[in-house]
Amino acid sequence: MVRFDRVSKRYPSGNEALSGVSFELARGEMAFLTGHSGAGKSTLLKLMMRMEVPTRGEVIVDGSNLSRLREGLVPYHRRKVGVVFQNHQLLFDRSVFENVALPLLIAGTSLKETGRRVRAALDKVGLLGKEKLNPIQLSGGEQQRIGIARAVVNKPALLIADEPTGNLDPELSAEIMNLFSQFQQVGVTVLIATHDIALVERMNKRRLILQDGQMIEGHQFNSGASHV
Ligand SMILES: Nc1ncnc2c1ncn2[C@@H]1O[C@H](COP(=O)(O)OP(=O)(O)OP(=O)(O)O)[C@@H](O)[C@H]1O
Repeated sequence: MVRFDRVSKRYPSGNEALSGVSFELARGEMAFLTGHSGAGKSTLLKLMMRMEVPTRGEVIVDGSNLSRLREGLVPYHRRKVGVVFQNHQLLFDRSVFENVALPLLIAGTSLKETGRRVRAALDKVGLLGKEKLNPIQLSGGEQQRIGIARAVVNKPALLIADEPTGNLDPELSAEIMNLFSQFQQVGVTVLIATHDIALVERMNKRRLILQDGQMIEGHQFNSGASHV
């Protein structure tokens, strides 16, 4: 589903955020991406969304080589990728329903289909019945669930998350990670960048580790916890 082949990313400022990164994620696989602050995690996710392009190497997502993707096809690519952020980027002057419906509105989905899909997405994250509320009336954990519902409302083949539990307590964090596992169980490929090593260890999933822009792939620490 995802293949990075010797990918390097140097920002115009001269920062080499990623150097020669290669890995593959199979369809329906779930993995965690860890590494110290500045190791390149967000950059790697941005390359998958085609928000950045590699300086060298190839990023292939669902059969498309993203470096060669024509600009006009970028929106179609983005629809295949659901994205969840730490600060969930919700619109607080809109209802829960409107927040989740946003990607469908942009895609021009009919009103009837939008209603059906939004309710299905809210049901999956356990928020059915709260669609008329404003996100501000919900807890931090519930707000993150709205962000997840919005990310999956398009039924993306790939779900990526950047620090999705950053502001949550351990119990809520575990619930959110279990929610991601449920999407994996129905065939979605999931990649989650996180600093929460304790949680990653409990989840027993594949782990990709970045260190100074280079990837150490595997489940175990390479040389102790100081790198992560
Ligand atoms: N738009 C940008 N322009 C220039 N340099 C950038 C840009 N984005 C990231 N960088 C640099 O690239 C390196 C990797 O950053 P990145 O945000 O990918 O790391 P990260 O592992 O996600 O860090 P964190 O855990 O703190 O979010 C850092 O040195 C950062 O300063």
